[in-house]
Amino acid sequence: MDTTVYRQLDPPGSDAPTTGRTTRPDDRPATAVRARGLTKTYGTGEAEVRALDGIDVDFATGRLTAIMGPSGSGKSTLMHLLAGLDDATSGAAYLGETEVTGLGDTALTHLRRERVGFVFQAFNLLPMFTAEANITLPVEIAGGSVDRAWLATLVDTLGLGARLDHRPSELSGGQQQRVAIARALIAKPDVVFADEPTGNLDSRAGAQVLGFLRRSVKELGRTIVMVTHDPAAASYADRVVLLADGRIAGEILDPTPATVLAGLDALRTIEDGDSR
Ligand SMILES: Nc1ncnc2c1ncn2[C@@H]1O[C@H](COP(=O)(O)OP(=O)(O)OP(=O)(O)O)[C@@H](O)[C@H]1O
Repeated sequence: MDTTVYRQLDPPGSDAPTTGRTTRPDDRPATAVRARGLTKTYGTGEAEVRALDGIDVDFATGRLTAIMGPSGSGKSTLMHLLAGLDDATSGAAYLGETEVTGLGDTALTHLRRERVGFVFQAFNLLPMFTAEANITLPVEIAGGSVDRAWLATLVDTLGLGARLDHRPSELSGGQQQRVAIARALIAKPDVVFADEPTGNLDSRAGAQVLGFLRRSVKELGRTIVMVTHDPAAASYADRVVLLADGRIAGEILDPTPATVLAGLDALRTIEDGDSR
């Protein structure tokens, strides 16, 4: 049974497919990340909380996808399970063809280091290092060599050129978050998970950061999955996945702030109906 409560599909004339581009300039799989029957419960018996309840979802390569839903709907839990930061109770999460939920600790550490990038609400930069060192350090710690041409592309795309020698305390919040995005992208991970990336920024700096995230996808072909509460932020995405009560409740393609608000309103109506 299709339990989707809200679906706003392609506007007329849109060529946006739900999964991946029809032609990609490389051999990456069309679906970067997927979940099948992904379930997470906390506690047992009376105290059991079903944070995720049989999630089936695909995230396309080369796309910016936003995950939205009411507080407690399972957004962070979903992201943590997809990134291998937490164990599933049942079901599976895949990064490309790798089943993340089937990996041991060592393999998970490698996967997170080599194939996944993270951007958090708090920028998590190292205060004693310059912006450039913050970007390149993860590659150097992992024993790799920095691709200088890719670094230059990222610095250019993220508008960081004049700031590379500055320490985090000498950068604005928006600039710090752009450094954090460059750090997340430097190893060309299969996917970047961004958890409320504009949560600590004012609306102008937030809009800039979202614009750069979008450019990273459109111009550099990267894949980003972003959790956000903000309909304006979600409207930068190619697609919004709606969660409610640990389930996929719908999706919005080519979202605008208005269509995102309408989708969230539809979820609220369903929730109000449930609690009556
Ligand atoms: N460690 C935990 N122990 C017990 N319950 C938890 C734990 N982590 C999350 N939960 C519960 O799981 C459900 C989903 O939580 P989650 O943090 O994924 O929601 P969310 O949509 O990200 O919420 P928010 O928007 O408020 O950050 C909630 O009911 C939450 O209380």
